[in-house]
Amino acid sequence: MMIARSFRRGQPGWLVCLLLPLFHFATVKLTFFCAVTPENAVVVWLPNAVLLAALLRFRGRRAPLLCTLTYISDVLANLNAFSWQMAMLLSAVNQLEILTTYGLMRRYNASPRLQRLQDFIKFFVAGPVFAAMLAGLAAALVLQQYGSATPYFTLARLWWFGDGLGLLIYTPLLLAFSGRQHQRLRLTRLDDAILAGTLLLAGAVLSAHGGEIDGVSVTPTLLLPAAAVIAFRFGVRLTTLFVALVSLSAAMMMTTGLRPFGDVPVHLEVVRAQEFILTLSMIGIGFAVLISELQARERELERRVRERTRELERSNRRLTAMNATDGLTGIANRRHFDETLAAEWSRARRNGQQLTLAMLDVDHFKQYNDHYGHQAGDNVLRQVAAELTRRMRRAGDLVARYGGEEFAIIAQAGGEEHALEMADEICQAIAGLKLTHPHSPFGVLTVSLGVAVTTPGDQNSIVDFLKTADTALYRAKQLGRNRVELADMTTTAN
Ligand SMILES: Nc1nc2c(ncn2[C@@H]2O[C@H](COP(=O)(O)OP(=O)(O)OP(=O)(O)O)[C@@H](O)[C@H]2O)c(=O)[nH]1
Repeated sequence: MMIARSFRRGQPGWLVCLLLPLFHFATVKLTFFCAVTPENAVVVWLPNAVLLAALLRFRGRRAPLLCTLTYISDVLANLNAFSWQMAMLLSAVNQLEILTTYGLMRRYNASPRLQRLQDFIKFFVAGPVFAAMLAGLAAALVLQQYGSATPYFTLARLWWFGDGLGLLIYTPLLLAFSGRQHQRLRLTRLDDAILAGTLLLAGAVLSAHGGEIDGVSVTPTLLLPAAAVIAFRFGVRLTTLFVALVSLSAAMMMTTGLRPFGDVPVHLEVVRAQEFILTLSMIGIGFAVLISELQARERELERRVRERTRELERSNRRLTAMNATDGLTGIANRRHFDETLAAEWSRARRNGQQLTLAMLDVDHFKQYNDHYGHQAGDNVLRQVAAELTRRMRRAGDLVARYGGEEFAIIAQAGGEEHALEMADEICQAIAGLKLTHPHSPFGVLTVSLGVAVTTPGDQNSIVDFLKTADTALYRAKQLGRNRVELADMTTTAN
């Protein structure tokens, strides 16, 4: 829990500082146990990756402390193989290698998570290629200084490859397992088959003697295609684990005398093992990183497409709303009214329901405009629209500007009596606004309404419906304005 918390904060807490040298120490022992031949040749040297992964994981925070702790652990762990002085010098060479790798990666802006191919390549060049070679050259000097009889460049190459491969297989593994996993693995039947086949193959390779079973060549090289398939299907985590396990197993086979790379001289066997591990890592990890990068790009692309689609939908909705809205009053426009009336007509016809239509016209509006000006006239139209909207709030009701100073209202079933009542209320409400109109006989601004109620069917049409409501409005005007007239629907039947 505490380790997880300090990992989340990105700062190595005290528990990490305590466990890191212990883990490092254990890795040294593991390496001595399974990756050092009886002739003392190191096939892969894993421990340097522990500090490097910690520096990368915590972005160099508390680096001096982490370096000191692993240095002490390195010296102590090396004591059974070397003298005090040698252990101290060789551990210093290890630190030089790790810090050079870390420094170069920072210098060339390699992301410490190694999730993109270009970061992985930068890491590969900085660590396994350059820093490990530097360490190899320095370590060979120390070893010769203290009496090694092996030629200088043979020592340097062995050290370089051992360290380089250790960094190459173990750093991505530790980083992959200390970070968050992006996607859950869902194993298909094919995946199960691939895993089973790989296990069988690995079992055969591990049990082979001298790279053969009954005269048939079964060398670790057979596992290279498996690494590619695993990288393709299972992602960085599992691939790094696979590569590390296979590498260590191959190294361990050499320490137990199984000679997986054939019956060749020891130094050639180590070289072959190292070349195999190098190829395995580059194919497996390199391929897995490339695929994970491509998948991340695809996810990012899909996210962007989703975002753009949402934006487009939003603008479409806005455009549709703008298309249906009257610019001056903000209520439905004529187009929206026509569409709604057609839809409501069909619905009422299907359901055998009544439909109410009211046409409303502002009285003596020309004189109002002439007296107060066009701007004031616009304001009045807005106020009338707002009052109508406030009153017609039931689902299915629609208030629209029909044109000029004329409005139209569609209301749901309710019968003639109810329609008249509603229209009367509207008429009184507008007069109740008390908008002074010096040229109106009522002294205030008023409206007239023509109301039509019908049950849509074969014998009538929308055009007739509109016409009768309009006729009723005309009659209201004729009869003195500021009033409501009900349409006579019997006149529209033919
Ligand atoms: N301010 C303003 N005036 C408008 C608008 N649309 C139409 N009008 C005016 O509305 C007036 C309509 O005049 P008329 O058709 O003669 O009707 P009226 O004066 O209301 O008389 P009645 O309807 O018979 O009571 C005209 O003066 C138009 O200019 C608008 O969007 N804003």
